[in-house]
Amino acid sequence: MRSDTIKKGFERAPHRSLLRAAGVIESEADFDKPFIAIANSYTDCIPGHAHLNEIGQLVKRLVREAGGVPLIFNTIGVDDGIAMGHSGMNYSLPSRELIADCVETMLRAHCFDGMVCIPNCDKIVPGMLMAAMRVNIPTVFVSGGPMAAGIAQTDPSSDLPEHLRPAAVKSDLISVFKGVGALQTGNLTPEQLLKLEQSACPTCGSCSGMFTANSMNCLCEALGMALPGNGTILAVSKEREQLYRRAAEQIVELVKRDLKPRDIATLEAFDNAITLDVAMGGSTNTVLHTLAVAREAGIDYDIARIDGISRRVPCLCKVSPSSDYHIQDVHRAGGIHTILGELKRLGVLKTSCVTVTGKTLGENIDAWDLRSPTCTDEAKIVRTSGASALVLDPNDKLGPTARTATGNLVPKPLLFHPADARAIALWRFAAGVNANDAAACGALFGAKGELIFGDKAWHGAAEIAAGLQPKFKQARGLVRAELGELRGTPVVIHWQYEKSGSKKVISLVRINRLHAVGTIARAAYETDPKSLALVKPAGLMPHDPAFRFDPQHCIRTPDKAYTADGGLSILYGNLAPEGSVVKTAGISDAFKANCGPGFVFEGPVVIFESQDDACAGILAGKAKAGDVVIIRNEGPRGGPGMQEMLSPTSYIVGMGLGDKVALVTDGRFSGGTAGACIGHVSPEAAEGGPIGLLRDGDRLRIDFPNRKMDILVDPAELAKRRQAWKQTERPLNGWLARYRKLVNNASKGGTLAG
Ligand SMILES: CC(C)(O)[C@@H](O)C(=O)O
Ligand SMILES: [Mg+2]
Repeated sequence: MRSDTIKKGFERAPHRSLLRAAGVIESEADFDKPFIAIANSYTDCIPGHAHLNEIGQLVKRLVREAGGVPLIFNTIGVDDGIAMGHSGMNYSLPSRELIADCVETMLRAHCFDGMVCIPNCDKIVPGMLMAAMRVNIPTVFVSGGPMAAGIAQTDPSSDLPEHLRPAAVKSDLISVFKGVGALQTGNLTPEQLLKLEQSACPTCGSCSGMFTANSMNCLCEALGMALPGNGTILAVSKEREQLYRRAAEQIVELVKRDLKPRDIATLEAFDNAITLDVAMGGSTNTVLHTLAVAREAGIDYDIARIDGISRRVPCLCKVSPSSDYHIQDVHRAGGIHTILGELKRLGVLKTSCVTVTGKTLGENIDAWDLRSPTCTDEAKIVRTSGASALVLDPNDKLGPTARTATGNLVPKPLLFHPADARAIALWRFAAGVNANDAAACGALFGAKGELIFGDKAWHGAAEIAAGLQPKFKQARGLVRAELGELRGTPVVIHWQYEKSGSKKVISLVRINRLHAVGTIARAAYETDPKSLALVKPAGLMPHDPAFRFDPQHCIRTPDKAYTADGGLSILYGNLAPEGSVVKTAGISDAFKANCGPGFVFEGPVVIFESQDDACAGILAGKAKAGDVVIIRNEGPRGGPGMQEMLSPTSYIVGMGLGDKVALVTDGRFSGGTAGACIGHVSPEAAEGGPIGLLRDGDRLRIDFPNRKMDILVDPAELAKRRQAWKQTERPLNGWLARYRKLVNNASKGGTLAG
């Protein structure tokens, strides 16, 4: 064992002495067990990470139960949303390198046998992946999970009280960024913006669209470094506990088998990750991060390879900001392994790649693809909860572990009976009740389970669903289910609401026996007033999947694909000889119509020398319909740190120019940016790239179908300008000054040389 270096032999007595003092050794037998690092990224600064302290402790307990000795350490994490629009964003991409280096440091200094990584947001996932590839000890990724979408408006046609009404319009972080632009143009009042601010990010977790964090966590499934469900099971959903348990069990297993990240993340596995990425219209940042992770895995993954994949793989799924779907909808439609299932049937995946399940990607897909005849019961029931809207009960008097002071939800279900298999099954049952989905409730019982309801006993999924159906109909949305406790045992509590808002407990459900896969063997409804009086609510209900949607519309079959090619493209041409990236999935039909049938945009450039310059200029009306907005000196070296440009892209949308201008930069974008925004132009201005030679009024031609971007200026004129070109210097000190000296351009993943 690698850890024997620090724990075996008489000369390691001092080391053992310190380990005992650290409190991580429970018995002498621990010195024979694998030492498992839990690389956590808990911080209060990011909603995606705020709950990770509890998660880290849970995983620690589960690793111990699985036979390992767990030791936690933490990394830093930058919240891109909070760092957005000011100089803090310069630190975002560089933080990825710090994370990779600090994880490497901890692993090598303490000779761990294996690692569980608990990242969540944008750079923390690739930072940890880079370290895992570099140090190459068995590793499983299990992130903190996505945030639920916010409710922007409830359904006005519903006759239920406001707090029980289904949601009609969703919102997310990007709605708030857009709201800022809309306020400036008078399309939103300050009161409306405040309401949006308060409701768009309702829970902990990584922001609810296919932004960078979720894109990266989904990619981990296709790469084989995370278990099925990692990218889409909501942070506040009880389903995530099962994922943490399985991650803990798997890491001990992988250590036994010595199955290491570089055995998993092969060239073919990176192809699979990119194939998924272009099929689901992931964030443009995934290109940067995947290139960087591959380099650490010792694979020379060329950006041209991404181009090749994106030319032959269709776009099957679009999520916010490219559509109104959110990650929770992808989950309910079957999750990442259902998208992968479609890609497998299309023959574009390398299914023999081995993964952290110990099985191949193809085998994982067979078990977890909801559309496969071999899909397991477990996979089917995991889809039950993790839905869309939250139950907003004005009478809730939840404790501080359930809600933040401003009302947002923290993962109380994870703290209530943590990792208890019965509690998880009951949570799913409650989710089915709140969704009025009798079939989902029935499915939890499999073919043979029994549900006792008064003097009746229903047997098997179909009979149980048929029995519950009329009860749900009768309840008309006024009965809601919540996880609770009766004498230390998990139960489901059914609340009867009145239209006035008052509520009372009418029944509870208790599980008597559970099958190993998580299906219920025997459960019973109880109405005994003595039990009902004693029951203690957990303080949080599963999400109410009030948004009805067609799973086949959310995750499409190839014959109904959004586009025949992928949702991300690499553009070359004389402006970007080493490539640039655009999320074609996020380009609106109106922009395409403005381009004409050839989907070619040609216009004069309006140059901004920095992001700040661009923000001021766009708001001052310097960009007009038909223009190409250029923002330069914002590359990895020039920025330095390659800022995300969410403010200028949101202002363009907010000012009504979203369908009429293109934006080109050597910087990068938020995963929340949609529109004709082309980033990562390489080489960047700071290394003498052609983007630095442009002058106001030059014409630029962007040919999307042929993936080319050309400056329409005489080459002799460009050569003359090159002679006169001078580097723009930004005064710097500290970490960023060191970073600038070492960083490579975006086509090489913005990694550090050396
Ligand atoms: C803040 C965001 C939306 O998470 C952004 O950082 C991204 O890259 O997607
Ligand atoms: Mg980001």
